[in-house]
Amino acid sequence: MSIYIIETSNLTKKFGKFLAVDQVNIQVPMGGIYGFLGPNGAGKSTTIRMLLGLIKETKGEVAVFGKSIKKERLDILKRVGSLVETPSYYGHLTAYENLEVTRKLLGVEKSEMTRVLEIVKLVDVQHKAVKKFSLGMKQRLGIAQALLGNPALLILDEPTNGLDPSGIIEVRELIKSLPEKYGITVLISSHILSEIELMATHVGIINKGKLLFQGTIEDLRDKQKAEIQLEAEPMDEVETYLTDSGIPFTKDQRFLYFDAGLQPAKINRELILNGYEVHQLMMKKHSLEEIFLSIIGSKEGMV
Ligand SMILES: Nc1ncnc2c1ncn2[C@@H]1O[C@H](COP(=O)(O)OP(=O)(O)OP(=O)(O)O)[C@@H](O)[C@H]1O
Repeated sequence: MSIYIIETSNLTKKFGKFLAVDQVNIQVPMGGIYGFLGPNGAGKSTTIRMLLGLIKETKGEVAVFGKSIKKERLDILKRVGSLVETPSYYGHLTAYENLEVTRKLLGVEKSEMTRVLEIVKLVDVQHKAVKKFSLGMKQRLGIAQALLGNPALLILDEPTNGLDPSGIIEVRELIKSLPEKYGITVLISSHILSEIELMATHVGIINKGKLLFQGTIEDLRDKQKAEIQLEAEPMDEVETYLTDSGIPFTKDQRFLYFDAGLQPAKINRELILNGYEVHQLMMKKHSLEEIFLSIIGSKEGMV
């Protein structure tokens, strides 16, 4: 059996000729928070819908708890809670009454009501009409609904979308508590890197339907390694010099970048001795934001 709670292989979805999800291999380990990150339109919701068997894949496989979603969907879904769009409530009913509607539909024990209200910290306001709730409280109530029946896996599609900063903190703190306190594995999608960074143990980065990075949050941070940023003239000759000296580099319009471990002082001296003008030589540590943008190959669309 797989060690992953969710594992996809070459998961692909086409809408007509448009490839929305392209051979995605996701691996969500047990007991963590997997942040599924990507800009708008990257393919997150489409992937999540396939994970839940809500839409059919064009190609590939989804296994949840080691079982095929095609063959054992109902068995799987008994152990999965999800929030894939902003939940709609009866505003004039209380939180308790709204939750009770879902509980009855699911055929879950009554004792679940108190349990889930405690987890999402809505016990004190359970008898208040939902129309008086903040968006953050409504979202927590949505998570309470998803937790009915004690699922082992919770799948949340952009649960902090549209929330104000305090709502975001409420929902984030709640999600962070779930694996450790209740043994729940969480997959959460977002287009906000800082959100994911603050709660995820693992990250999958998707853009234009392709999974471009997958690993632990530390793996992602490790990519923040320092580089030397060099500005020297004439740039094309300096490039040739670095190539001839066997020094790997990258470049943008103004700077050349090379690994900080490659004796920058020595390279600086040699450039000067060879008659090049060195205007700048400095250590540059890429921010996680820059790493992320370089992974998705874009400078747009992210906050
Ligand atoms: N039913 C559909 N028919 C046609 N195209 C679709 C359909 N659903 C999604 N798409 C397209 O597939 C691409 C991926 O959409 P998806 O909703 O999965 O992205 P996302 O990463 O969840 O983005 P967002 O954060 O904006 O929801 C988009 O270009 C979208 O327009």
